[in-house]
Amino acid sequence: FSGSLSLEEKRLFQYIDEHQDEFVQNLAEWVAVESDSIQPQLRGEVTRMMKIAAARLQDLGAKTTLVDIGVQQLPDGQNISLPPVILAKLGEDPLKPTVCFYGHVDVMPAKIEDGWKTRPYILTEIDGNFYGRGTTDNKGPVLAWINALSTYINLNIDLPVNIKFLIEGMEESGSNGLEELIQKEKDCFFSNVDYIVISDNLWLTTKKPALTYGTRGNACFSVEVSGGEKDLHSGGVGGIINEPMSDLIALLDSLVNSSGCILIPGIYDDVIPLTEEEMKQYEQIEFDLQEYKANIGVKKILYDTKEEIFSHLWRLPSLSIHGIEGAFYEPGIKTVIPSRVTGKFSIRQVPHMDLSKVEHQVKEYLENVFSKRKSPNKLMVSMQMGAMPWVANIDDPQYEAAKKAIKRVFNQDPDMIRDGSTIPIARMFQDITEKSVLMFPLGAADDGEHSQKEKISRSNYINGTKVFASFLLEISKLHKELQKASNLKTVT
Ligand SMILES: Cn1cncc1C[C@H](NC(=O)CCN)C(=O)O
Ligand SMILES: [Zn+2]
Ligand SMILES: [Zn+2]
Repeated sequence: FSGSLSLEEKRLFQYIDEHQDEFVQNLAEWVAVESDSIQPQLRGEVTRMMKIAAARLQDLGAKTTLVDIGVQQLPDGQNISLPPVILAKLGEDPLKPTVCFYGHVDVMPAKIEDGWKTRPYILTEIDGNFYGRGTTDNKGPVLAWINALSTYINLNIDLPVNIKFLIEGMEESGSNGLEELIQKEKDCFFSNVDYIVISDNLWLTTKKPALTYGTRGNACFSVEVSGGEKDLHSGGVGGIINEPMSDLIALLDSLVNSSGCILIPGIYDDVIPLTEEEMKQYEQIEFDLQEYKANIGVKKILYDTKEEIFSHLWRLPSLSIHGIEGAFYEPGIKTVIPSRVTGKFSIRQVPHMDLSKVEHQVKEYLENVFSKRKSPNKLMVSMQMGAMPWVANIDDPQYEAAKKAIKRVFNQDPDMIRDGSTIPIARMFQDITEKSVLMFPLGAADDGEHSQKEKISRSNYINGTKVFASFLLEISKLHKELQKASNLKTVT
């Protein structure tokens, strides 16, 4: 499709093809850092990752600062430092639009015994896929953006826009401290930003590019049941007491039924109905149910039509149970009655659910279910984290620019999709900075973010670098047209 490529684009794309192994090497270096923000003992590695990313931006000539955002109090009361947030800028030409790219370089935990086929922190190429924790979520896309910039710089092609970066190290832990930073920087770092781009989700298929115009939020809960002050012998005492684990299992089982319907009274009250235009969006999306099931590795999906599937993935709440702390989970049987167990679950949020209302509904319901058991054990329900959903205006001009860039590289139009996962900062950006936010996924549906087989394909990583390079040209052209139009308006 090189017919319509400009000379600049041809040079950019050729450079990217020729230097792809350098870009792969960059990814391998970043994946090798175990920047897991969930486990406190690895916090030093996350901070080290921030410094590596900052150094890479400095090499590009960006003015980079590592902003200290304070400490995080852990559930056990201990305080550990939060990894600093990178604010960087490259170019301050008032005649150019300013694009701010957001990404995160922290990752979810990964242990070889979770069932990884390759070492999670050693980038391994198999059949055109790069396996490793963080390859697609979110180190690959962050590097694709940086590599696209380094291509302009190494080719001495003038950057068509001013660039800013906000890169954090706590996205997988709920973006602690980020909202305050954005509030603080609203009228300085963000004041001249025209567009915000986030690339932290996936396509809906493995072949067709997509642009994302919505994400769900998430409300994370812990439900603790505690009995006496010590674990008990299940032979010596079993049979005559209310066991905390039995109480907890009953509580967790009361949350959602086998059809995925959430049983908490009132939880669906504020969900807005499917609109005509939303339904039209869904109809335009190519969707192969068999392929989708294979991509996510499941045999059965609760719904048959794409409208129902998209609705339940994107614009309806879902409740997932994640784990139980305090219960013996190693292999083998430990015949003990755990004295304190904590269940963890989360409820994805959609417009117009209200987080404090959901928190109240959950607490009231679980206390009600628990009281029916007449158990002397102690119940404690708490919401650990709450993030809001985000929905963009798909007529926003930067979606047009992104569609053009995708057309140049992939020779096809993207699917316009929403995402069921949460990017806490998207809604924060929208509410606090009131700038337009574009979600520009690079990874394919089978990339397995958070799973034991996380990967990004070579083609998605390299084509992603090209599409970002092309996007900078497109957004610059579009911005000029918009300015001309608005000048015309003010003149006439
Ligand atoms: C930390 N956290 C708790 N609830 C939600 C999150 C964020 C996490 N976000 C991503 O993975 C974005 C990548 N698509 C998620 O959606 O689980
Ligand atoms: Zn993630
Ligand atoms: Zn992510």
